[in-house]
Amino acid sequence: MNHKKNHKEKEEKSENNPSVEEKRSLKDDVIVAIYFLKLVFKIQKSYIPLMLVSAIFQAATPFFGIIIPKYIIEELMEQKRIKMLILYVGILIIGNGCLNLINKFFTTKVELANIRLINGFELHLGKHIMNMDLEKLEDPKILDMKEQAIFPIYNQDALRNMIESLIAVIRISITILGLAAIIAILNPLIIALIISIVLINGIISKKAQRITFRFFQQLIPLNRKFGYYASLVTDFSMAKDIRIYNMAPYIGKKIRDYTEESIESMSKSMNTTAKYFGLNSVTLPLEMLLIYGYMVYQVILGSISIGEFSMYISAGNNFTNYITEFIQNVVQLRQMCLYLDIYLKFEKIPSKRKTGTKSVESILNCYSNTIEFKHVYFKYPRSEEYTLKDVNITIHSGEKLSVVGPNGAGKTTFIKLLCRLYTPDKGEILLNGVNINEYSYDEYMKLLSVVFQDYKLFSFTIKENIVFDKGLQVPDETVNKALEKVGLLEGIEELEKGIHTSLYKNFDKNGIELSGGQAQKLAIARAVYKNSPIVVLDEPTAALDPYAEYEIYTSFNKLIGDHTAIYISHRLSSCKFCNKIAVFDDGELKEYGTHQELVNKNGMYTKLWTAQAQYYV
Ligand SMILES: Nc1ncnc2c1ncn2[C@@H]1O[C@H](COP(=O)(O)OP(=O)(O)OP(=O)(O)O)[C@@H](O)[C@H]1O
Repeated sequence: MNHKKNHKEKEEKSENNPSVEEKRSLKDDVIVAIYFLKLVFKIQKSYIPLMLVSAIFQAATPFFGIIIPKYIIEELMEQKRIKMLILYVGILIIGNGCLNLINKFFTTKVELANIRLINGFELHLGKHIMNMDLEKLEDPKILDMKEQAIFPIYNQDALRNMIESLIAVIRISITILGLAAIIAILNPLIIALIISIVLINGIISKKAQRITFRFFQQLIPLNRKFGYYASLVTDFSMAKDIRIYNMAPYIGKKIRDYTEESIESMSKSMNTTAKYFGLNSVTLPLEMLLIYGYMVYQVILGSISIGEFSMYISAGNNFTNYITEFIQNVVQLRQMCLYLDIYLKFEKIPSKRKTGTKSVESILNCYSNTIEFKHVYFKYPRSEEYTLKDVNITIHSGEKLSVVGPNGAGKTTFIKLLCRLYTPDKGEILLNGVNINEYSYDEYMKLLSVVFQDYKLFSFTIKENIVFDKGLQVPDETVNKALEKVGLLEGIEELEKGIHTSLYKNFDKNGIELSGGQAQKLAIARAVYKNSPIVVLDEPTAALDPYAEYEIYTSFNKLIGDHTAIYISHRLSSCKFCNKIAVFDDGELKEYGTHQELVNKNGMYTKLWTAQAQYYV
């Protein structure tokens, strides 16, 4: 029991503050690296092989500049054979030129593959976010975690840097082994000297990087707020409110304040890391002094020739640089694994939405379905109170149900649960006697056509807004029929490109803006086209004029025929078109029956009905 509690606390702690785990074992990093290597391979198969081939050529490059000059100098100092000199110089120039060309070729290929990788990753991330529980996307902690997870990927190129540094570690190891073999001929102690100086530098760099990491983590919530205010400035949908309420100075001030705050903490972090980098600049000259001193001494003693002096000096310098690069890459690799681990934790957030496996095929075809809410309780995450309390209702096949009640009564929440956007805390929702979570999620969605209050239209063409990806296979005629049913065809037919006209002007200067009512009709046409056995319209007529409202209600029942329909509306006139009415108040189903039954009851429905009749007269 206690163990369970501790485990839960630990889980909560790591979910709430994923960045704290800085003490990581090599095994943690190996797990992360393997996961992302597999992911990269899945997204862009050619990326890793390209990087590897490129690394092999890069590993070979330095040896030309180290070994060939030795022969040139020796030829110059001793035998002075012109033919051999030309040969060595030729090998040096042509060899270097060829390697440079090959390296350029692979760098370009890797760049292109990287663009594909990043775009592919964006899609991978998008799919993950689209499949996350809605409640998680409303949780500020998860939103911060998402930001922490994706910030290094886009801003610090973490995915590419991880692979690059991993491959660099392999490439540099090969070069280092070759250089060490050359230097060891002279004196293996030189290798020990270089490695110790570089290790000291590595430790200093690691400290500086830890500080930078902590700093970026602290900056994330600030960046998210800054991003929100900055996006408001360019968000067209906010333009009206910003102008009417003269919000520009307020937003401008917020942006300036957040910028100041970021700059202040950035300069603090930079001052601290500068001290560490200052230390690094002392150790390297000291190493140079010792190596040069030793080599010059060997030349004076006559132990090595000038050609060998040049080769050893060059090998020593390269060895220092490559060992430094090796350590930097190991530090960077582990740093990237740390960043990517946060992404991995974000990706591994468990989903409450059960995917289910049961097929809905039989229901889809025969349109026979009974929905039953059994003692359903639900509270939004981080809410104290239940939004729905002990809701019991059965909606029979083909029934037209009107859901009414005051603002905040829980009507939309009732629909959200039916749509599996949230899961009940207690009780269950059954479809033909089976818990809806047991049905395959994608198939279950085929059963529902829903128009929410805050439905969204996209910057696609009108046709694409109705049929989405099936655009090419669907004849225009079918789309026209759906538009005709909601009374929108006439206006659209007059447009030059008809249903192929773009909505909004984001990508098309000839795109159109729809009025509130037209937009709502288009959203309803989408539901009509989907032709699902269960249709839900949440406040479908709020933006419609009374004539259009009448049209929709009288024609909609005809339109959907024997499909089940649930209408949420504040205009109780809609109830007349329904055979059942559910009255919600304060999260409870207060009354249920036909219009006449509820009027006779003289309860809440009667109050709402008479209140509205009074204002309409
Ligand atoms: N995502 C959410 N997180 C937390 N609370 C929410 C969320 N959505 C709605 N609520 C709360 O749940 C309650 C019921 O909201 P709901 O939208 O279901 O009411 P409604 O009956 O559809 O209202 P209206 O008639 O105004 O559309 C309200 O108190 C609302 O503030």
